[in-house]
Amino acid sequence: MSASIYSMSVSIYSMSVSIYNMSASIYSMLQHIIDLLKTDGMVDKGDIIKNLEYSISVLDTLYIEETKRLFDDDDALNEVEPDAVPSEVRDWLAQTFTKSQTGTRVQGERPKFKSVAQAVRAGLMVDRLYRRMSSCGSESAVEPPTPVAKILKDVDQWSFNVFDLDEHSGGNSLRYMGYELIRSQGLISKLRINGNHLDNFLTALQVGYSKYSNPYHNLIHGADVAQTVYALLQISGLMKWLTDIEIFATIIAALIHDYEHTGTTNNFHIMSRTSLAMLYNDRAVLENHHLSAAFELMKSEDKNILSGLKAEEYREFRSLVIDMVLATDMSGHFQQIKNMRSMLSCAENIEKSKALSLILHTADISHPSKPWVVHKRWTDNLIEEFFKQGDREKVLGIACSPLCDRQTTLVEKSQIGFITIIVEPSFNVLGDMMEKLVAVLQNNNTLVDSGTQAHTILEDVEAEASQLNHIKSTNLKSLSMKEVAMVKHWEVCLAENRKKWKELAGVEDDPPEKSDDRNNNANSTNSRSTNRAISRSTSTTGLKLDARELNSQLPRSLSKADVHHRN
Ligand SMILES: Nc1nc2c(ncn2[C@@H]2O[C@H](COP(=O)(O)O)[C@@H](O)[C@H]2O)c(=O)[nH]1
Ligand SMILES: [Mg+2]
Ligand SMILES: [Zn+2]
Repeated sequence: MSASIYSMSVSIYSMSVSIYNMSASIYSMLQHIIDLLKTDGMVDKGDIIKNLEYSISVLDTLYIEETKRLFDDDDALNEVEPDAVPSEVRDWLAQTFTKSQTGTRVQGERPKFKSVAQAVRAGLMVDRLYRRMSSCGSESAVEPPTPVAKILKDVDQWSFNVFDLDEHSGGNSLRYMGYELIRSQGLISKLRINGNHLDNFLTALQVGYSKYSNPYHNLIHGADVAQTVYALLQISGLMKWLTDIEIFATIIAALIHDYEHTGTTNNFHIMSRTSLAMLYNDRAVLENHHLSAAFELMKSEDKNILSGLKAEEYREFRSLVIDMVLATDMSGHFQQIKNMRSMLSCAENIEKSKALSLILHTADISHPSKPWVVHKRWTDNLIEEFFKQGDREKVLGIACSPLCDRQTTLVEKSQIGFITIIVEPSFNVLGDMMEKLVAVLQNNNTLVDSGTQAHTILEDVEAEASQLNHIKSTNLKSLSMKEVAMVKHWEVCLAENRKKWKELAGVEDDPPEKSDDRNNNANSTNSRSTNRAISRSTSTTGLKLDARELNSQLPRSLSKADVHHRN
C-alpha cells in the first residue's frame, strides 16, 4: 500500500489509480478484520464490528463520490504524508469518518482532494491495523529501517541498484525486497498471508540461498530478479492485467527461482552424477530442486504463506510457479523464444503462464541490460562462480565446462556473445509481447487466461463504476508511454554494455548492417517502433567474432545447434 502512496505524489493520474486500489484494499481488509474479530473471542467485539461495518459503508460512499470527480481535481496531493498518520485505530475511525460524515460539504459542492487524502490516510491506517492483527505472534512483521525504506521507494525503477539495498540492509536484500513487493500489492491482506510466516519464509529463503556461499547465485540475485520482474510488470502496466494470485505467484517464483543453488550448472550435476541429477533424472535438475525445496519450506507451519488460499487458488498458484521456474532452465531458451514469437502473431492467444514465464526468464538474464556498474559486478561474480566449477571439474577429472576454465576463457568476448545471441533477442520478444498485450487490453479488454478467470477486487469495484472505460483507457495509454521509456532504458544499457565489452576485448564496432540482415540476426518480429529502434542501435552486427569461437564461449546449457542455426 505504501508504494501506492509514493506514486500518488507523482501525478494526478497515479493518484486516481491508487485511490481505486486503496479503496479496494481497505474494503477487503476491513472485511477480513471483521472475520478475524468474529472468530477470536475478544470482548466488546460487537462494538468493534459495528464500527468497522460502519466504516466500510462510509468508505464506500466516499469512494463512489470522490471517483465521480477525481479527474477534475488537481490540488492537495501533498496532503498525503504517510509518516503523519496517527497510530491509534480507534482515534482514526472516529476522526476520519466523522470528518467525512459531518455533512460539512454543501450539497453540490465539489469535494477537494483533501478528502481523498483522508481516504488515503484511512487506507494507511487500516493497512497498519491489519498488519498488526495478522502478525500477532512472537515475531513482528517486517518493518524496514529508514535507509532501506528509502531505497525501496525506487523498487519499480529499471535503474534500481540491488547491491545498494543489500549493503544498507545488512545482507537482507531478499527479505526486505520480498516483503515490500508482496505488501505493496496489498497481497498480505487480499490473500490472508500471516506477516510473521511471510517473514519466516523469506528469512529461510535467504538461508537456503546462502548455503553454498555462491558469488552469483545468492540471495542478492533472488532479490534482483524479483525486483526486475516487478519493474517490468509495473512500468509496462501489465500488473493491471493480472489477478492477485498471478501477481503473488510471479513474485514468489522470482524469489525462489534459484533457491539452494549449488553454484554449479545442470551440466555439472549430470556429468558428475550428483544425487540431484539422480533424483531428477538429468532433467532441469536445479530448477526442479529450487521448486521442490521451496514448496517444502512453504509447507512448514511457521513459514506457511499459502494457508489463506482456497484450494483452487493454491492449485493455480502452484501450477504457475512451477511453470515459471521450470522455464528458467536455460536449455529451453530458444524453444521458449520461438514459441512466444509464434504466439505473437495472434496476441489474443497469448497465455498468461507463458507470458509470465518469459518475463521471469528475461529478468533472470537481465543484468546486461542494467547500468554498467551493476552489470560488471554481476559478470565478475558469475565468472568467479564458473571458474570455481572449472576448478572442481579439473579435480574430479571430468571435462571443464565452457566458460569455466580460468586459463582459457575469454570473458569479454563471451559477454558480447551472451548479450547479442541471448539477452537482446529475449528483450526484443519481451518488448513485442508487452506492447501487444497492452494494445489488446486497450482495445477490447479480452485476454486468454491460463486458468480460472478470477477478478481482482479492483476490477469488481471498477465494474460497478460508470467511469470504468475512461479510467482504464487513460491508465493504459499513459502506462504504454512509460513502457516506451523503459524499453529505451534497457536498449541504451544493452548497447552501452556491449560497446564496453568490445572496447575491453579490442573488437571493432561495425557500421549498422542492412535491415534484412538485422532482422535475420535478431529474429525480431519488428512489430513495434520501439523494437525497431532497438534493432537499429543495438543490432547484432558489431561482432567480429567467428561463430565457432562464439559458440565455444557459450555455456553448455544452451543448445549449440540453435546457436549455429542463428549464425
Ligand atoms: N555467459 C553469461 N551467461 C550468463 C550471464 N548471466 C546469466 N547467464 C546465464 O544465464 C543463466 C541464468 O539462469 P540462472 O537461473 O542460473 O540465474 C545463468 O546460469 C548463466 O548460465 C552472463 O553475464 N554471461
Ligand atoms: Mg536458475
Ligand atoms: Zn537465476
